[in-house]
Amino acid sequence: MSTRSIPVVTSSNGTRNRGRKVAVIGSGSWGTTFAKVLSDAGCDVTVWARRPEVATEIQVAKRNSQYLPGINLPKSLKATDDLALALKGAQLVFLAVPSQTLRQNLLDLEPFLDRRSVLVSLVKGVEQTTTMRMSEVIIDTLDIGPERVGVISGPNIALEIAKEQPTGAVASCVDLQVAQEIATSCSAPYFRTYVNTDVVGTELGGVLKNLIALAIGIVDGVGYGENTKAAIITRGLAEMTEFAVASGADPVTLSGLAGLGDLIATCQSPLSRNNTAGRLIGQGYSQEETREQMQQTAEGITSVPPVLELAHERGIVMPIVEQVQMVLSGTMAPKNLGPHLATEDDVPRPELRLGVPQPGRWERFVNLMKGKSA
Ligand SMILES: NC(=O)C1=CN([C@@H]2O[C@H](COP(=O)(O)OP(=O)(O)OC[C@H]3O[C@@H](n4cnc5c(N)ncnc54)[C@H](O)[C@@H]3O)[C@@H](O)[C@H]2O)C=CC1
Ligand SMILES: O=C(CO)COP(=O)(O)O
Repeated sequence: MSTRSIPVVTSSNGTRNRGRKVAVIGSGSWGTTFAKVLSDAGCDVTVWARRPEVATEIQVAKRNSQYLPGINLPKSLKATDDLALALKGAQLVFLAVPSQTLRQNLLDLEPFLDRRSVLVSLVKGVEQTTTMRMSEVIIDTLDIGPERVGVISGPNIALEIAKEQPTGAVASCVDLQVAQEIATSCSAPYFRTYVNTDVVGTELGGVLKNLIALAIGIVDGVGYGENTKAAIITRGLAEMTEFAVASGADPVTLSGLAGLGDLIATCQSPLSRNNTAGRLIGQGYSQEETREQMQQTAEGITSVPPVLELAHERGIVMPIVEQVQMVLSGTMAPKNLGPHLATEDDVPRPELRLGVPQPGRWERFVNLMKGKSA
């Protein structure tokens, strides 16, 4: 028998984070889970819940039975429905609300914010009315510099993390030192956080993988198998990368945890809400029926139109996302979604042409789609 002992995973952050006051705004599945991660990393955490009964359940029973059934939350975790109380002394403020309400939530919390605090988006969506990413919404609403705004993203299915399954994530800020502070605050024994300064790429990875996960759900609902899904994931990553690079991202970020990593997790997991929403639509449920069944945030559905708007502006063709949009709007039958429609060329084209300008491609794609309507 081996005499080598199994290494015990420890974290020095428990001491490094001692006395670090942080707030989490939003107490759905991700806000509550992330509050647990921060607590387990040694921070002094208060989570803000919109509904008083949720705040009371977390504060008193150390449970959030609606979003994390069966999960015991740390004894030290505090919760309140009072924004002023949640934000008092908070050096880091983590935002975990739906993308379409973030702007109003920021306006509500602004009067209570310490002017030196850093705001960190955990949100994976785009504002529909402005096409802004969440870090842009924060800067725009609070009129603060980008060095006070961070993003955390990666393959982070909430329930798995709440069960303390080993997980990796990326903390991003234009200021590397701030990114490191953010990463330290949430590095728990089961949660490893890397850093980068590519906010655009980190943020867009989380937004765009939701759209590809919708496509995966749709073809899964139709009954297609692994070949179709693998083609969509692979071509989806190419679409994500092309869009992100045209938006100013580093392509390397898209092959990391915030890109490929999150794409794999979201496309594979039955726990993913985007994947689940797609599956219901693929099975023939309407968007309305899908929303009723879900009861949770599936950001991809609201991100499709603004992402396509930006893609058109930037001259990027995203055939899979276009097909998702057509299925959602009822102009394409779910069974027609697939990689066979993701090329519009008469002559077969090379598989990978990242960064090579492709004049006329958008027009060819539109013409192709006109002939393929449901
Ligand atoms: N659940 C997950 O595994 C992960 C989610 N995210 C992202 O986190 C964000 C939040 O999602 P979840 O917590 O999963 O959603 P959720 O559906 O579990 O919870 C949403 C929360 O927002 C609250 N809410 C609804 N309207 C509101 C408003 N007007 N003002 C303030 N709060 C409001 C709800 O009461 C609920 O507490 C999304 O952008 C999602 O993409 C990111 C990583 C993982
Ligand atoms: O972002 C997530 C995992 O990283 C959660 O995905 P869903 O929002 O599809 O559940």
